[in-house]
Amino acid sequence: MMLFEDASASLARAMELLDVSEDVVERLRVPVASVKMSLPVRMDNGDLEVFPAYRVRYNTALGPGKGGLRFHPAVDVDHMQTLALWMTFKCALLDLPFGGAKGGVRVDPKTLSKMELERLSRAYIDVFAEFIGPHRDVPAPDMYTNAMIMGWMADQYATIMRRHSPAVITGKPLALGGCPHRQEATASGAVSVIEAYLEAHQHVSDSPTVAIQGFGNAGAKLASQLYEAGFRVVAVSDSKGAVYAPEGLDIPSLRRHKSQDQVHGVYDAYALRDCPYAKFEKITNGELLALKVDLLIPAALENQITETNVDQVRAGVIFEVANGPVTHKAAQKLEARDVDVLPGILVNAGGVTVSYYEWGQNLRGERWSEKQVVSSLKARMRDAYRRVDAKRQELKSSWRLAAYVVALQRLNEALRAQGTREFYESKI
Ligand SMILES: NC(=O)C1=CN([C@@H]2O[C@H](COP(=O)(O)OP(=O)(O)OC[C@H]3O[C@@H](n4cnc5c(N)ncnc54)[C@H](O)[C@@H]3O)[C@@H](O)[C@H]2O)C=CC1
Ligand SMILES: O=C(O)CCC(=O)C(=O)O
Repeated sequence: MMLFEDASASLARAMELLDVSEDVVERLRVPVASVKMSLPVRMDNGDLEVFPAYRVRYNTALGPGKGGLRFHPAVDVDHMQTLALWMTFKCALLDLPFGGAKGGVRVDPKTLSKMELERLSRAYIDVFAEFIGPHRDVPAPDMYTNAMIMGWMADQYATIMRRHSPAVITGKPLALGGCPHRQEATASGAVSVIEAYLEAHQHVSDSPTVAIQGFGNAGAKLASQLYEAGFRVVAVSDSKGAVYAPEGLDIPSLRRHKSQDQVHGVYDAYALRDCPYAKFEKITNGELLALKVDLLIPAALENQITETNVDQVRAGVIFEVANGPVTHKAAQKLEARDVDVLPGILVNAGGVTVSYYEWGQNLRGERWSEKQVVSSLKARMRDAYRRVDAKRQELKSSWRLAAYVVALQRLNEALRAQGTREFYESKI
C-alpha cells in the first residue's frame, strides 16, 4: 500500500467521527501544491548529475507551509505529500500558526562529498526560491539534512532574493539566527510526552527498558536524555544494524563514537556496531523491533511496523518519534492487543515547535535564552498531550485517532471560516 493511502485511512476515520462537511473533506483530500523540479549539480569529477527534488504544501489554512527537507534515495511524491499531510495535522495539533509542507531530494547523501552536498543544497534553493518564503513556506531539517545545510540554504536564499531573510528557514546554526535547543527539541518534546504518559500509567517499571530504532538527530539525543533520566536503554540502531545489551547500553560511549559522523560531515560512516568503547551484542533492526521492552521508540523511517511484523512486536507501549513508522493496520492490531501507540504528530512535535520559536524570533529580531525555549516547549507539549488524552477518554478511542480529531477540529474551524456550502445556500 502506498504511504499516502495508509495515512489517509487514519484521517478518514477522524473525518467520520467529527462529521466534517463535504467541502472540508474535499480540501483535505489533496495537497494545495506539489512541485517537482530537477536539480543539475556539478559533481567533483566534472560530471553533471540531475537530481529530482520536491516541495509539497498540503494545506495552508492555518498559516504558511512548514516542514522539513529530506535527502534520501526513497524521496518521491508519495512520501512528500504524506509527510506534508502529517505536518499539517502536527502544526494544527500543537496550535502553531502554520500549515503543513515537506520537501526533499531523491539522492543518496552518503555518496556525496561535502562540496557536492553544499552545491546540491544551494541548487535546491535556486529552483525553489520563489516557491518558499517566510510567509509562504518555511523549510527545516529532516532526515539526512542538518543545521549546516539549513545555513547554506538561508545564505543562498538571501543571495537570490537580495535581502536578509533568516525566517525563510529554521533549524539554522545559532550564528545565522538559529534557536537554542532546536537540535535537541524533537528529543526533548518526546521526553515530555513519555514522562506525561508514564505519570499516568504507573504500571510500567521504575527503570523502564527502552529500544530505539534510529540514532540520528532525534534518536541519539533521545537515547541520551532517557539514559540520563534513569531509563535502561537496552537497544539502539542505525542504518547498518542494531546493538543490544540487556543490562543497558553505555549511551555516552555510543554517542562519542557516532558523533564522528558529524565531525567529518558524513552519514552513518561510523556504524554503531563498530563502536570500540561499549559492550553489546549485534542484532538486526528487525530484531530490535521485536524485543520485549517497556518502551519501543522507532525514530528512523516510516513503515517499520507493518502487518508483516506486527505480531512479533512485544513492547508494552510504542512512541512514534519517526513520522509514520507504524502503519494504520498495524496500529489497529496493536491497539486491539492493548498496546498503546502514541502518534508521531504528537510525540515528535518538539522539533517544529522550536522551529516556530525560531521563525518568530527571526521575524522580530529577538534572541531567546535556552531556558525560555525549554520551558515554553515543555508547556506546549504537555498541553497537547493533555488535549489528546482528554479526547481519547471522551471518544474511548486510540491515541492516534484522538490526535487526528483534535487537529482536525482546528483545521475544520479554519476551513469553514473561509466559506461553507451551508452559508452560500442559506436563505435570508
Ligand atoms: N529532525 C527533526 O527535527 C525531526 C525528525 N523527525 C523524524 O524523525 C526521524 C529521524 O529523523 P532525524 O533523526 O532528524 O534524521 P537523521 O538523519 O539525523 O538520522 C536518521 C537516523 O536513522 C537511521 N536510519 C536510516 N535508515 C535506517 C533504517 N533503515 N533502519 C534503522 N535506522 C535507520 C540513520 O542511521 C540515522 O541514525 C524521521 O522520520 C524524521 O522525519 C520528526 C520530527 C522532527
Ligand atoms: O521543524 C520543522 O519545521 C519541521 C520538522 C519536521 O520535518 C517534522 O516535524 O517532521
